[in-house]
Amino acid sequence: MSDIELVNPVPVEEARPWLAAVSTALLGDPYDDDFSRRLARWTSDWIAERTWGARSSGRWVGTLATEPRRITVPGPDGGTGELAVDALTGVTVGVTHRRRGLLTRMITESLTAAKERGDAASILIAAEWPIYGRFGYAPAADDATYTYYSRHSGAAITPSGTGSVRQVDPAELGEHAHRIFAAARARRVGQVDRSELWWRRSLGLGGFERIGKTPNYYLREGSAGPDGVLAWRTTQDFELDGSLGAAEVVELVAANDDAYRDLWALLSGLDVIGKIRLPDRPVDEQVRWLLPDGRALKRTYSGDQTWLRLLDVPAALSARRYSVPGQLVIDVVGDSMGFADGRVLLEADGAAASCTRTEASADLRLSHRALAASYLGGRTLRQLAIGGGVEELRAGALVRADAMFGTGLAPWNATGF
Ligand SMILES: CC(=O)SCCNC(=O)CCNC(=O)[C@H](O)C(C)(C)COP(=O)(O)OP(=O)(O)OC[C@H]1O[C@@H](n2cnc3c(N)ncnc32)[C@H](O)[C@@H]1OP(=O)(O)O
Repeated sequence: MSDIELVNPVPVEEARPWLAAVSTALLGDPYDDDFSRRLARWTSDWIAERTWGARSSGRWVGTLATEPRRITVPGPDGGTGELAVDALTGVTVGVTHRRRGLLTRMITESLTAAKERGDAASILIAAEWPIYGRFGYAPAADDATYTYYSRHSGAAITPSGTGSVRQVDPAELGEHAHRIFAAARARRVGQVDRSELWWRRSLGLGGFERIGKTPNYYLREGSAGPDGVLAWRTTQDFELDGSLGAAEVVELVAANDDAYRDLWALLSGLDVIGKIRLPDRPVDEQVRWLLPDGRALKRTYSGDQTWLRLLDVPAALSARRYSVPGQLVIDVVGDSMGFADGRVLLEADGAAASCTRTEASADLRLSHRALAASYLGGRTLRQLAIGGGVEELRAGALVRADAMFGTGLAPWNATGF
């Protein structure tokens, strides 16, 4: 192991072999056609200072990168606000070098850099549950996969009558998708941002090539202009013996309720298709309340998706708003890196919130991971208490905290990173 060199920054000239290491460890193929497309995506916004690697005998055996992203947090009047976060991605250690502390070394450096930069939190999507808890991350937003049985007798959805949906080419969608997503994103807590570059890469525009089978793209237009995006592709053909085909939804983005209804109405009218799979969706998919028979939609999976690590508790807690006014003194404990620990006073009314260091006696003692798990409002402290790290020091504090932190809709992130 003595020949191992930890490298940061990693210059963009090293992107190809660095990404080949990522690809191998995450079950990709660094020699297939898609690899060069992925490489073009990575290099288009490569930040050398935020890229780490471990090299052994000239070969990359460890990789880690972070991106500057924004996530929506609870805002005033049931809306959302924004928090700038450090977003971790591309984490791998080659099978020949695992369990010798290489991830620990890289992530310790990257979290320290994020803290020094002033980021209030770091986020990631965990490949496996047991990896990131020890580094202070906790699952903060879940997602779900559904199957919509569109030919089920109670599956039909009538359009809103306030707009229209038409099929478009990727280039036309590219003119509107960024703005529509930005409006849709503001309707949910937990949504990570997508830049215009993100859309160009996804749609294969501006010199980028699409990865995978090209979906059918649709644009919804209401009285105020384009406000919905739908992308779906077939996953199974139909047969003349009566067997229906199957499809998968790649994007269903709605900036308002009518747009949401109309995109689902289009799905409900697809001929020769019997089942439509919808991965990466919210756990509380609202279409159930539009269906004559809510069981035409089956949730086939739900689980943790976006994990969050607090780096600056006063900054993170004062960046969001709270469902009911209240005051809480929280003793935050258990951070082995010392970034999140400390006693804070949280004061919130409907419009504003402040969180400052205090010496006052605490109402609650929370592990920093319990606070991270409940930060987006997706789960109650009472839910988490069974696993430890939640201690009520003043009667009623737990109920008050859950009422303050909770959100009307479950947090959900639709964007991989
Ligand atoms: C945000 C993302 O990019 S998610 C993608 C994560 N990457 C992958 O899943 C790709 C395949 N796996 C890997 O590349 C590696 O196994 C990694 C990156 C997950 C771990 O790298 P390593 O260098 O082996 O981790 P490291 O040696 O620092 O492990 C630290 C501790 O975490 C534990 N650990 C690490 N990975 C795992 C895991 N997948 N499951 C359970 N425990 C794990 C280790 O056992 C060790 O525990 P210990 O301190 O009690 O001994």
